[in-house]
Amino acid sequence: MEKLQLWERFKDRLYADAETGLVLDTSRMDFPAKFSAELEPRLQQAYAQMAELEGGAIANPDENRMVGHYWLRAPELAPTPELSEVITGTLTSVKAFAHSVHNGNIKAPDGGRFTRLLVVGIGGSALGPQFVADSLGNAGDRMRPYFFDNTDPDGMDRVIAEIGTALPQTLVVVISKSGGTKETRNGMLEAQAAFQRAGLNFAAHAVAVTGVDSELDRAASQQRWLARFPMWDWVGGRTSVTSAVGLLPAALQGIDVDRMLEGARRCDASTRRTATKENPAALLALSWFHATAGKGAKDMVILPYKDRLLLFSRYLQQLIMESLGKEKDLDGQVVLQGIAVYGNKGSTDQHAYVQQLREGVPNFFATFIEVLKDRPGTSGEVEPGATSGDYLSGFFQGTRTALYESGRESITITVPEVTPFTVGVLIALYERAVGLYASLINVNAYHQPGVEAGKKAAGTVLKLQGEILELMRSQQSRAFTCEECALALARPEEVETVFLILRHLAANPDHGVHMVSADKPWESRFQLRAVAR
Ligand SMILES: O=P(O)(O)OC[C@H]1O[C@H](O)[C@H](O)[C@@H](O)[C@@H]1O
Repeated sequence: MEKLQLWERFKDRLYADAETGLVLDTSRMDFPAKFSAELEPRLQQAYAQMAELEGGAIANPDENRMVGHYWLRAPELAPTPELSEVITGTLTSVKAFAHSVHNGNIKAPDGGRFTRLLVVGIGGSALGPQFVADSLGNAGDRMRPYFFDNTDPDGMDRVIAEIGTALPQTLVVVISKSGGTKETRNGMLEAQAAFQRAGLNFAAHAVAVTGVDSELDRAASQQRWLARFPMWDWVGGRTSVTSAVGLLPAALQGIDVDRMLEGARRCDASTRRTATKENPAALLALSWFHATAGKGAKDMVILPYKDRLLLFSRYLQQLIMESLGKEKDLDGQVVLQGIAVYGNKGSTDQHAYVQQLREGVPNFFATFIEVLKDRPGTSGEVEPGATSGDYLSGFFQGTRTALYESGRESITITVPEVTPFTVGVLIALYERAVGLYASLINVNAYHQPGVEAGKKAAGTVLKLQGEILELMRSQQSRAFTCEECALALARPEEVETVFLILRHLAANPDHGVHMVSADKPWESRFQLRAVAR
């Protein structure tokens, strides 16, 4: 398409909203007018389903749950007064708690102020808080945030070492909606052990965000943690960033959570519109449907030209892939749906994988995120007439054009700057786009049945490990190959798992398993020795 024709299309399609500051350009998506018209009845149906969801319908049928993340920033829309109250009450207590921590009414047991924040969580209980912390954090924040978002011992050691001598001033926020996620449980126990080693009383540093009466909730209550904040079954983990899950860490860090909620609330209002051209989330869903043929045929590459938005693609990976990546649709048909999401940031990625995007396999569409404001205040010139920020903008425009010239489509989202308000807008925009798109492809966006399989399999591995260790303890003098071990356990078919377990056990001093290597790794012998702890 000629440049001036593209300009006409740009003007014709541009979505610009003064209230949210959001601008959405779909001119580099080559769908014909006919495509939008064809999809319109399905979009109207999606709006109707969304209205039902917001009205409190059981929009997550197989878990028999309501889906209420939109109420978190508009409590008056919750279907019952009790729910409205619980939302406002929790927000008030989150802010009051953060305020008391900041002004020293809630202090560290040594009498000092809490200046560090260690968040323990995973998935939806980490990605949102991490994105918010990184996008809005600054050197002068009230508290400096750290994260345990895995069960990797070395990863946790590194964080504890970074906190270093500030551990006595560290507040630990353990977040788990279910309260039973093993990685988070382990992170909590590792944090507890680190506090104990430092002679500190963990409970006096610990706060929980979790479902009422969950395993975590009970532990926190029995051990008299500093505070507990609720999570509800009608908020999904990946849409929980505007609940206490995201708000508590953000408020503690000193981020203006009211503005974040306000951004989300305003964006929600704009994405409730049933005139598709005026609904930015619908325009995104429509673009995704076009780009991926409604079947995930292409990947979504997220390219924010702003360091602060680096973690947005990771956050969106869960939001989009866990919501849309489904084997079956709502009618039980096998559909193998989803859209793969990846990305990092521009212009950095131009020096990495953009080569392939420009010339290689055309299996993606890009989403550029442009931030108009470069930095607070003015910039020096890096050459006559140009600043670093001018370059960033030039690189964004250059890549957008270069991709389009080689037949690669893109969407561009523009926000004026990265603030709590615009972060709220972006979060709400994608939450709604995912919901609408899920309606278009007829999948339940609010469950994640596939995740359980990996968790169950991990449980089986840990159980088998217990059996192996027990066997080795009962035959201390014997050195086993993995095949002998599997046979002795009467589990010959599990030999590969036995091998992988033994190899891991022998690489670590914890269980006293020693390995005598053979040429072929699977012929190595394993034996128990006394553990020196
Ligand atoms: O918040 P939690 O209950 O600990 O759950 C953390 C994560 O666990 C699971 O793997 C789910 O698939 C995610 O959606 C969830 O965010």
